Amino acid sequence: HQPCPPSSRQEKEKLRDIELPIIDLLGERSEVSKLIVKASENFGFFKVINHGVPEHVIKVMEDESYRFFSKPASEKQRAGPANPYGYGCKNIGFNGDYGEVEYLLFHTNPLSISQTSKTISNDPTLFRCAVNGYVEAVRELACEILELMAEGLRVPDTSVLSNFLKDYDSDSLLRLNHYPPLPPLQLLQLLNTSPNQPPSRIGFGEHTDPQILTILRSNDVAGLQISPQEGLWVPVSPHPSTAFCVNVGDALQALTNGRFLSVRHRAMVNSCRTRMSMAYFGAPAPNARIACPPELLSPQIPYLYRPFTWDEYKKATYSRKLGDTRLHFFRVQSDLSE
Ligand SMILES: C=C1C[C@]23C[C@@]1(O)CC[C@H]2[C@@]12CC[C@H](O)[C@@](C)(C(=O)O1)[C@H]2[C@@H]3C(=O)O
Ligand SMILES: O=C(O)CCC(=O)C(=O)O
Ligand SMILES: [Fe+2]
Repeated sequence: HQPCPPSSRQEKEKLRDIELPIIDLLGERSEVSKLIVKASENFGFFKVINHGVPEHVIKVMEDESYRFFSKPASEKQRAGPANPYGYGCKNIGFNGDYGEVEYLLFHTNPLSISQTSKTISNDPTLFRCAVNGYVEAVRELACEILELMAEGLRVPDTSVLSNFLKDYDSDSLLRLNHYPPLPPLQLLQLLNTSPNQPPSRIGFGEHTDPQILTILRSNDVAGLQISPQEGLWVPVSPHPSTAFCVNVGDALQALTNGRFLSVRHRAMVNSCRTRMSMAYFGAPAPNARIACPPELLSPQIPYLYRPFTWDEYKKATYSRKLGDTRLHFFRVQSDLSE
């Protein structure tokens, strides 16, 4: 590794990591559900420990992922381009978004995993099993969290949110991200142009996740930043290493009538070390109707978003740039100047 360049004290102050709530899922159930609701309302992000996802399931997925990204570029290209599934390098989506990242994107349907794995590995069975095992385990975790959320929100049908992910036609995705460090020459150039600032490049540009819930796992290399208010970026520490980072997606913000926040975030490239992350995006089936349960509404709290299908929302997302806000187009009395 190259030594990390020094940064000024002032910069360090500004970049102090945010301590997201760390929620122990083995705690007392009603207490855990309250903490999850509070974190989803205040930050839209939190971490979970004692999550029940077996360490070996995570390790097998991480190892397979690492093995793939270590291959020569020409071999990786054989699994691409991501249209939308498969290998992508630097190009994110189809609308000209670009970042210092390479990735593998999967639909989590077992048949689709099997198809995509064939283009990825000389041993597709191993890769397919790693992805299937990981997806199953994180889906279970996501469903458990969604049930705790529904309990905390006092919605009578506590499976109203998790059922979206349990649907056979659920449109959930898995994304494996790989952010290589800055090449030495670029690092030197950046240090020369702004010596008092830690060199930073965008790996994955700012955005909100369109789905219901994201379950993110990363190695111990920092890079994730969240934006609690416009223009402010706060790094999220990658610790504890056993935790999963969970965030509310746009669909859940709509399902909770704006009570839970889908917060903008981005990933920066570390100047010295490789960041790896694995994001499971729990999504509804294409024809599922996204509408806030009536129990969360009252004459004082009317519908904020008109009901829409996931297919409708996905089309709106994919026709736009990564950083575009899309949920406000679905607001009742939408104020497009917002
Ligand atoms: C530029 C794009 C990539 C993206 C689809 C989009 O048109 C806008 C949203 C992007 C995003 C962000 C979160 C997830 O990583 C993702 C898989 C998703 O569902 O929405 C990506 C999409 C993508 O990479 O295809
Ligand atoms: O790599 C990360 O930490 C974040 C990635 C992310 O936000 C995404 O894939 O949607
Ligand atoms: Fe994201």
